[in-house]
Amino acid sequence: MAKKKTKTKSSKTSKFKKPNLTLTSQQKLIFGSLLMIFGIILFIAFLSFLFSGKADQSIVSQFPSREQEAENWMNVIGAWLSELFITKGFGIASFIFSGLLFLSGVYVTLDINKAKLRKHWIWGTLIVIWLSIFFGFFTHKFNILGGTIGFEMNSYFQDYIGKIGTALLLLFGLISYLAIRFKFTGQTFVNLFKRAKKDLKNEFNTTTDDDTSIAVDNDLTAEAEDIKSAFELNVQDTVEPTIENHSKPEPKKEPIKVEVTEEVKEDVEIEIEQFEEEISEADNLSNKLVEDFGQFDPTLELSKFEFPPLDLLKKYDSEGITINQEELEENKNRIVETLNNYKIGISNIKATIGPTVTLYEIVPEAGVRISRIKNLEDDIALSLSALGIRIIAPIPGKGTIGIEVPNKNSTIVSMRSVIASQKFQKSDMQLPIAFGKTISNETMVVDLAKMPHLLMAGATGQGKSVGLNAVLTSLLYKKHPAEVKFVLVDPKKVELTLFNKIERHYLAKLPDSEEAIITDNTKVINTLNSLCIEMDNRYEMLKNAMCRNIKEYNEKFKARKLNPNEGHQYLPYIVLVVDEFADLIMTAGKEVETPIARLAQLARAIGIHLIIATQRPSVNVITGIIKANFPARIAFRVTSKIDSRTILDGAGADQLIGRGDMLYTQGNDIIRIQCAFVDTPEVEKITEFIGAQKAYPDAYLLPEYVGEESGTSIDIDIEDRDKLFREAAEIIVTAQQGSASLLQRKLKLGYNRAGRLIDQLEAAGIVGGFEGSKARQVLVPDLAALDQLLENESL
Ligand SMILES: Nc1ncnc2c1ncn2[C@@H]1O[C@H](COP(=O)(O)OP(=O)(O)OP(=O)(O)O)[C@@H](O)[C@H]1O
Repeated sequence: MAKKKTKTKSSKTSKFKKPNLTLTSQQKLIFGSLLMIFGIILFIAFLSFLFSGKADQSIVSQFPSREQEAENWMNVIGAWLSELFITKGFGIASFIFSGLLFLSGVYVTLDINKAKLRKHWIWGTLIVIWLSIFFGFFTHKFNILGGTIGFEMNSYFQDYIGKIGTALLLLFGLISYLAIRFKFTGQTFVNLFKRAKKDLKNEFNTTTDDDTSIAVDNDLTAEAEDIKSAFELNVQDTVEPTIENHSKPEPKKEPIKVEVTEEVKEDVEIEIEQFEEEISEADNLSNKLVEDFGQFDPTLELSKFEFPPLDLLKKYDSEGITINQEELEENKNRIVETLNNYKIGISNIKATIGPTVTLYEIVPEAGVRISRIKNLEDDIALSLSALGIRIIAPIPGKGTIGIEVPNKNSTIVSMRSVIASQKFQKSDMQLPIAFGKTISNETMVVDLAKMPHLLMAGATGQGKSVGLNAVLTSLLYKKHPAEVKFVLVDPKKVELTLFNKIERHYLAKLPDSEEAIITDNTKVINTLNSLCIEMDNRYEMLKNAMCRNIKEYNEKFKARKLNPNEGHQYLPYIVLVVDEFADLIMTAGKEVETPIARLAQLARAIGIHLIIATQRPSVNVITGIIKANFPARIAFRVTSKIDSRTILDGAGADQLIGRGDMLYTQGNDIIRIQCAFVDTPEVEKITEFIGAQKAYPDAYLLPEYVGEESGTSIDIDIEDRDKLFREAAEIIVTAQQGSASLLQRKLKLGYNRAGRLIDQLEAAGIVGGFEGSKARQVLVPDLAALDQLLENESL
């Protein structure tokens, strides 16, 4: 299998790489220590400003220069900064800023939760403002206390609400701060008061001796009563069982206890501790790798790759739909007339003009049977004297009957217009394909990955090759060479040759083949089987990575959670395009059908998608097994209703007008689309543009496949046999099942070795020839016969 080097080196900035704003650990250390040092500088400068501020007055009035020298410990810059922050700014509260800067440095260096830091800055700034306003009261005496800002704000408040008002406002600010920041409540103040009282009482207790205490108990004077109640309060607070002996009888104590618990309930706030999710060791490692090197970028090797520009595609004059009012009116009248001739009344008619056909939607009068209109298809076509009338009765999802009438002057839907459409440009599909435009002039963009395989059929000259080119062009405009690879099979040898130029960018091939585009039928069989091996390998990789599909797998790989040393690699999508499928089936039959069916059944999850085009959509070409696995189908014009049924399971394709007029279905509705037109010179320009850019050293290499002929033709020497040959032979004979996977399981071998063993067993006449996906026939009935055979061999 082609192994692409997985680079972990820090990336050069590339066109396809998203900007990564997270700092690496080294950058964090540098930036964090810068902040800490700046915080320290500010602190020293501020501190020294308290002593040397006056002496430096002359210096700070202008911007510092080199000749001047200040008394500030941080010299002129220190004096200047202190003047800025303290005198002109917030006064001595500015010290808080130096602390905040230092703290920020610590947070950045140690990579502590940034949300907490943000909180510190918000509260710190509010405290600075509060303090500077507070000190503003005294600024006229010591102007470094509140700074200019503090003084100005203070006097602003005083102008409106006076000194007392300002003081009360500050008090309010303080209370709000305590309430919000430290969750203070009225009850907290009460408790504080009580605690103070308790301390007082404790002091009192320690100073009084035991005798006095008894005296208090026995002789309750008014004063002592007070003290006792205070004592009881103390009991409530602490609920100490030892004191209960001295307190009042039970019934009286009960309500007090209840009060206590309620008080506790109100006062104590529940604090929810949040635990960070535990990170496993593997996650930790991958997070660190991502932190240090960023996510894995599959496009890195061709980081300078440029997508083809839109200008390479041609603009057509006949683009843009022009409504011919006369034609519309004429057609409408004819439809109404024809239906009237058959006594079918119409209550409403509406026209939607598309690029090649116009859809007339009819609402018949109540009581008209739909089948009657459907039966009149030919009559309506005759009266409109037009080819390609299609009647949809009823239009799914609408209560109307549709009659599609071809426009006299059809317009070309250029590839340029569909590629440039927002729908295509903004699509985040895995394999977006812009087919063309629907009848309501909407650009049709579908995801090949969701289809998951596509069957294309149509008579010769109706637009199949153009359709295939449109599919490939769409992918070339949207996917980087690292993300998708094409396997192109072109028995006609002329249709897809243009794509040879992008072999080392986008194509995949067998290791021993020279040309990437496959034109030879025997090579097709090898390639298809090789794709089956690639599929099995990919499933194995997905299984090891515990992923369900290629998308999850690639995301995991990008997040560096999969180790390339364990055989993991970024998996590009593989799109297999087979033109002239009928020709292949005619010459290779089952040998082609079997791997195609296998791929079609299983390959969707691991990113191998098939596009099969055929001229002859007869049932021996599009067999039941193929049809069942190709839910997405495109029909260009075909010659008979039967062909249409074979492709779409319904009529309609025989009514199309050709030149890219097509029907598309993905299982339920059939949509009529005008296929986008992309001419050969346009494809040539695109492939030339891509081909001229830096490429991979080779095409994407598919796994090696040893074909049937090569397997039988090898006359393997007895000496060259695998050490496990006898053991393998016994397993095969005992199980009476000639499969490589059985050997893989039983002998715990890799695929290649098991395959070689099977070849040797075949050469020794123990198993029969290759039979596609079926296990080989075992030619030796039992172990005794095997012994005899091997003995005879060694004679
Ligand atoms: N979408 C389209 N818009 C306009 N014209 C088209 C479109 N598709 C095909 N045509 C016209 O039809 C001609 C034949 O198309 P194309 O070569 O794709 O047919 P084909 O089905 O591949 O035929 P064959 O099976 O013989 O290769 C083109 O040369 C072009 O003039």
